Amino acid sequence: MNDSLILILFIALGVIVLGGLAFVLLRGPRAPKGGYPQTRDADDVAAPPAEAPEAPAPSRPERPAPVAGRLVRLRARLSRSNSMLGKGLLALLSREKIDQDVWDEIEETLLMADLGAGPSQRLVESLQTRVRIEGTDDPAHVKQMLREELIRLVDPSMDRELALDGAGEDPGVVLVVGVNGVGKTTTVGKLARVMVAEEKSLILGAADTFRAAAADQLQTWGNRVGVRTVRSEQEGADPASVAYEAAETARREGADTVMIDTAGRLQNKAGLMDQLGKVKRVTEKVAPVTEVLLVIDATTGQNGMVQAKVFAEVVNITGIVLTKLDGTAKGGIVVAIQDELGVPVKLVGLGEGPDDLAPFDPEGFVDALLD
Ligand SMILES: Nc1nc2c(ncn2[C@@H]2O[C@H](COP(=O)(O)OP(=O)(O)OP(=O)(O)O)[C@@H](O)[C@H]2O)c(=O)[nH]1
Repeated sequence: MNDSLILILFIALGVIVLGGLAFVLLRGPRAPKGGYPQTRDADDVAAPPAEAPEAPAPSRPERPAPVAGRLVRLRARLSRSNSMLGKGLLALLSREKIDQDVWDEIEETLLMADLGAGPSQRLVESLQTRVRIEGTDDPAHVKQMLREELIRLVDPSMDRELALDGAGEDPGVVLVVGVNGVGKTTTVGKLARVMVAEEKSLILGAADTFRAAAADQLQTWGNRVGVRTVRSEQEGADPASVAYEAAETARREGADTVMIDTAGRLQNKAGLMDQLGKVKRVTEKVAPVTEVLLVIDATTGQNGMVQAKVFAEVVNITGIVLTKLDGTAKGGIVVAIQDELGVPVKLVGLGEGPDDLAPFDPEGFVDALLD
């Protein structure tokens, strides 16, 4: 090959290399595959990907409604079903002349609202005394007197704080008891939401092992707010061992509270005594029980009272949850139960919605009755 041919080949090669280089430099930077169409600065607004991936939406825990002011929010339900009590009493007390017949009618109205014989009589006596001493027929004043006496009867001095926390390393242990159908599992679910709203960590224990569906129901409540349920896959498993396992899990994981849903389907008192006693004893091997909540259906009236007394003989009840108060005109049951058991109503159920559970507040309750 002669020298001029080699020179031409070198020049051609140089032109190709320089041309390629010029092309790359003039074209500008290329977006990475699958990335943004242009180059991006740190403060650029993120552009959506060209094609949204078809992944299922992540199941995020729900955010329960805040607890503060719940009774106020749910008050309309209470007044709707109980307004006749307040209105009836006010009408009677506003009569021109309040004689013995009127007082008898007042007592009857209170009995009809399930206030109980003792409390009804006490209320009538204190009102009689005040009407005599203050000698007033001004409706606003009469309403004020009735409000004060009802609040006194509901007893604002009772401690209604839920004992949800344990001491030191121990989780708080809450046992929820009551006959089936009163709203126990629903209450555990709603209360779990209250605790989640208050940023507490908790574990649920499905110690109602008679029905697999009961554990499923509890687990569904828990899943909705990201709370774990300890359960047995075996129907009829020992409730005490599930309760133990739940308490142990709560302790191991450093949870604030373990809440145990128990079975209420018991034929006789001896069986109930054995089972609840065992659940409590076995759970206490892990940590002391801090709260025993008895759930009562407000629509069952005297029947609910009988059940309450049986449970109170078996376990040391520390608080009452009165459910379905939205569906009864017998709100007076709050007073009767507290009077009979000497245990405060701590929570009230006012509907089937997940956040329709409110801390019981005597003044708010009485105001709803008198609305
Ligand atoms: N209106 C109303 N319904 C309620 C309330 N609380 C619970 N319920 C309903 O009562 C029914 C029974 O509730 P559950 O929680 O299954 O009762 P349970 O005591 O656990 O019954 P078992 O699981 O059979 O032992 C359900 O339909 C609830 O939605 C309430 O405060 N108001």
